[in-house]
Amino acid sequence: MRLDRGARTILSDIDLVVPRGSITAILGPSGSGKSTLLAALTGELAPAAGSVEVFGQAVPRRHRELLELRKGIGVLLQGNGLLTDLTAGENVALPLRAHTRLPPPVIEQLVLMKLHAVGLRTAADLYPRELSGGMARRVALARALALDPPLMLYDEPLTGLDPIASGVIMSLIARLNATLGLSSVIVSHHVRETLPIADQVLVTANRGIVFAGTPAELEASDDPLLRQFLRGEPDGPIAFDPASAASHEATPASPATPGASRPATEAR
Ligand SMILES: Nc1ncnc2c1ncn2[C@@H]1O[C@H](COP(=O)(O)OP(=O)(O)OP(=O)(O)O)[C@@H](O)[C@H]1O
Repeated sequence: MRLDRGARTILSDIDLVVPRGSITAILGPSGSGKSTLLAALTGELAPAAGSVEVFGQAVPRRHRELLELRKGIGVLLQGNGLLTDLTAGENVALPLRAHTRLPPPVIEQLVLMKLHAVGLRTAADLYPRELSGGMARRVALARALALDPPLMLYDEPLTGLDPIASGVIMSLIARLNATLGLSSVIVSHHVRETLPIADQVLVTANRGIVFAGTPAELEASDDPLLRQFLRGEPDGPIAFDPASAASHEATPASPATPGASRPATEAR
């Protein structure tokens, strides 16, 4: 699969599978195309070549079908995207009000259940300004879970959080994945926090997927590019300015190892 933004190729020759029930971490330096890859999974960006399948079905191009597919995908974006003039509970209720015809008392119960799932049952009546950064992220997570999506996409879920709040979010992501039987994709440059909960890791750099494997395989790799990334060193095979990487040849992707027969998503 190839993903372009305008005339620029962001990722080429990529081939990946997200096994059902697993947590896939997409790591890589800034500007290497991690968010672009997520945009391909939600159908926001059509591949310039190749195809993307979600739940075994090609991502549709028609607006109505795309909206239907997206109900099955929970997305936690970089910003929390909470509406500031609504309470936490009202924010979580938004997708339920927009996409279901459930009666208000049922919606109220569901909202409390979702807030309970992220450990914030008592915060329903608080406004976003009354929440800490970590709490606000958990409310956004509860909202992303509102429609019980089988696939969760997290774009930089730790941005702006302190180490304790980061630990809470990461263990919550892992726990929700296991208890609700979800498949999760986490885009992050927080390597140390993300690796412990990931089943599979993909590393994007130099316009391609330069690693696909388990966290242990990544840690054990002696590839200079991966070592540079893991240690956060400025000099090495990863171009500091991603724009200058455009002149480099893309590194061929290694295929991901599918851990389950029915993948949640596939991009070829
Ligand atoms: N909507 C867009 N239109 C044009 N170019 C874009 C768009 N979104 C991203 N890009 C470009 O695509 C490249 C990859 O960006 P992307 O956001 O996917 O990287 P990333 O790995 O997620 O980076 P970061 O970690 O900084 O979020 C960047 O050079 C960016 O400028």
